[in-house]
Amino acid sequence: MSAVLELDDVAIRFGGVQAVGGVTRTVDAGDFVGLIGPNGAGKTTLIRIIAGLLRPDRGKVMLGGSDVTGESTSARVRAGLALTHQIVRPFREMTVLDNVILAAGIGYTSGPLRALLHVSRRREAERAMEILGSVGLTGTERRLAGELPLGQLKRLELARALAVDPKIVLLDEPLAGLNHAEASRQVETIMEVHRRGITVVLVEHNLEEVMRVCRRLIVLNNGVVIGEGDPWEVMANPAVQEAYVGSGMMAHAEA
Ligand SMILES: Nc1ncnc2c1ncn2[C@@H]1O[C@H](COP(=O)(O)OP(=O)(O)OP(=O)(O)O)[C@@H](O)[C@H]1O
Repeated sequence: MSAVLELDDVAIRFGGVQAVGGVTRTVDAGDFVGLIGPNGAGKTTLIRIIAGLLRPDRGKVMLGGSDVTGESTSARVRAGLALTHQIVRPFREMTVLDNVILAAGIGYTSGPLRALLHVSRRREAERAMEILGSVGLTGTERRLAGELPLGQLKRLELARALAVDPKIVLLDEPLAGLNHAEASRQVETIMEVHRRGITVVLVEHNLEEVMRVCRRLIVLNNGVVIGEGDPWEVMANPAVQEAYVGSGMMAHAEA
């Protein structure tokens, strides 16, 4: 197995808070990893460091074997990384189709305008339609993104992530705000993304779905890894249970 993502002693502090306190982990090609932990554990901070939206105080981030620690977010996207939310938040005043075309262009250049000019409209439109079909959004192409209900908007975020043809996608709470049926549907779409050979790192509080789909869990608490491995074994780990109980989130963990 080749490593898609490697973290070597990654740490960052905000004032008195050690948000991430020295994380060393590898994610292999084809993996489906759940990055979990109670509120404030450091999950989003770590994801933002991986994406280049935050610079760590120390440590190294490697993508596909290359050190990208000093690289911009767009350089990391070109190196095969996609992130829902921070990078691919849909433009609400643009059509669904243009949102995906624009995201594809960002895979080539950093600026949105240059991205739109860069793409060959017809070829990219065809590809965008195919991606929209793969996330169950066929028929919505001409609608404004801002008109979509949340469940579809979240699938559009996923489509935009796929448009950069990533090797690895970081999904930061893709199920937040969705009802049970919408969450199941979104999970099916994420599983389809994984079946296409894309490595998935999922940050999610919905532990029922996390346990159902992830092959491996990494549990953070207070910025450090306190458990890792098979989801059921990890959740049976007393240190993990203690972290969730201490945070008042055991109801989630038992779901
Ligand atoms: N920009 C910031 N400035 C100061 N403190 C921050 C900042 N971002 C995060 N923190 C702190 O760092 C710690 C980790 O936060 P982070 O958002 O990464 O946790 P999380 O695991 O994603 O939590 P949640 O599940 O609630 O989203 C928290 O104590 C948080 O208050």
